[in-house]
Amino acid sequence: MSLLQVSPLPQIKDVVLGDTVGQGTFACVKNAHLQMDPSVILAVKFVHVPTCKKMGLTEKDITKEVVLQSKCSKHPNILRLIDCNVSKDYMWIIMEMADGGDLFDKIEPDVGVDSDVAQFYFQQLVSAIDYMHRKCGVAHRDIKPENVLLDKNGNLKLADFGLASQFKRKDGTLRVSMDQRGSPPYMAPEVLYSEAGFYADRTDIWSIGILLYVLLTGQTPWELPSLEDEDFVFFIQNDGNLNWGPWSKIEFTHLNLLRKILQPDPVKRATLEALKAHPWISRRVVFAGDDGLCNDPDLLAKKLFSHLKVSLSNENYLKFTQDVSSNSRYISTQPVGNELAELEHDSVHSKAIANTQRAFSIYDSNMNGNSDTCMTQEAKWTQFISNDMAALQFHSDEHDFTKPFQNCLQFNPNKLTKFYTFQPMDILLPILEKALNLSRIRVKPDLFANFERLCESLGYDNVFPLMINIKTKSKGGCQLSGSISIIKIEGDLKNVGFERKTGDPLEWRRLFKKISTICRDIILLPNQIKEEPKNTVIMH
Ligand SMILES: Nc1ncnc2c1ncn2[C@@H]1O[C@H](COP(=O)(O)OP(=O)(O)OP(=O)(O)O)[C@@H](O)[C@H]1O
Repeated sequence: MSLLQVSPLPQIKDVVLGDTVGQGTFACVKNAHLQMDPSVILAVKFVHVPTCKKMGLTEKDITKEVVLQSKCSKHPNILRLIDCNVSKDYMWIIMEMADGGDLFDKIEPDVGVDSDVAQFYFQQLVSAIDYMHRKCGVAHRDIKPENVLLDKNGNLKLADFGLASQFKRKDGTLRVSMDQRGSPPYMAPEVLYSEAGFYADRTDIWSIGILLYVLLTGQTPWELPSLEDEDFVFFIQNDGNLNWGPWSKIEFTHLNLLRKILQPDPVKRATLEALKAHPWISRRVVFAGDDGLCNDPDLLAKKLFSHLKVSLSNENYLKFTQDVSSNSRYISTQPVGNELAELEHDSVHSKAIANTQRAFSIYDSNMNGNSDTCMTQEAKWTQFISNDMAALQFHSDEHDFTKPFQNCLQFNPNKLTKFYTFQPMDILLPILEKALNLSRIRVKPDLFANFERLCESLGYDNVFPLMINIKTKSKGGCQLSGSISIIKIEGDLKNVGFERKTGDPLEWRRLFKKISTICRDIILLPNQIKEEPKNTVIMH
């Protein structure tokens, strides 16, 4: 159930709430503006206190997040907290708005990001951690792509201090930590093994090393730094000298740096001082100014988005659609229990999803304005979506994408895991159902018959937005959950968006890419992407 359905949100004096921009386990986040000055855009996080308590958190735990984050708020790469209070069942936190959305949404699985982009974000991360550790004595303890947001110029904003701790006392002495907290792939080995305790600042350094690996390769090196994890054991046995799999794709300089950071012994691990002196960290990237912030957002956006690709090629289509039982190599997700995903109309929940999945306001585009009146409806829609990176990421053959972007791409908070279609529901739903089944997500059959039943009770015009909540398990056995929403934009134009709730965001994007490839015949592609002839038949 959505938090918005649990209890109504409190009013905040002088603040006007807008759309929901994100949802987590404990909180929902809305954009907002000041009543007196609508140009001041903010984000408000509503933490649902009873849910936190049910998960074993005390009120002190909940307020600690706010205290520690506001302590670190003066650094430009740390998400700034402005105000907070408790009202009814919620603690609300007013923060700066991260207009550039989530970093995880922009990392291509199994590929990673452009090397300049990785360098830029790693430099900003080192700068943020250095400030937190040295000036504030705070360790974040949950550094991972899900906790990194971007501003409107693409600068990194470290967020979610829910697991942070004060590792340095006022007198400068260090506290020894004993508790196992963090996200398994990003956890330092001493968090799991040290009986005498560990220093939390050193564990942050390990985590930024894992994040760097994810930026460079598009995957985590292991599920857990444990002696039961084969990938981690190989790494240890070879003293970090690996040249196969994703490791073989990493350049020598980066590998060298990673080996210094991913030292299982925290005493031997690179310190922040050593990292700051490393040439890869001290040398400015082409789109960064002397202050380390982005001074050319267009170039950063181009470089970042150039790695995001969803190939709808015949090869991929065949790979994903052939008999799954005889081809386990391509199965990345597994069913969970006996639950069946179902098509639903849930206005509260789906309104929240709809807003984060929206491409851009239809009125922002030239769809209704200066476009040629002789254009067909389809041509107008194609033009409408050709400014949206979510639509530009699709290509039908490997060479299409080498063309530079003709459009000026901008950072915005909208998710990239979505596609557009203008196919009617009797074509869209059966293909989606087939794609879900091929991804081993059990669906209550049949989606179109369910849609017709919903239409009977609500009427066609009121039935949207629709959503399908899904739960699955990744290859490594980790839970992955989220929803697919179908939003009507105008006429037959619809947005099919994939919103992750829990689990690895890279795995979520893999699932999105697979489902999109299977649905390729119904995806509306922007103008500049030429389609190769398809040899598949739309199923009814
Ligand atoms: N300041 C902000 N500006 C824009 N979007 C934000 C902001 N803060 C959070 N979000 C969005 O809201 C989502 C949920 O926020 P957050 O991760 O803080 O919630 P949570 O309940 O603490 O999450 P978790 O499930 O990781 O504990 C984020 O992934 C992000 O997309």
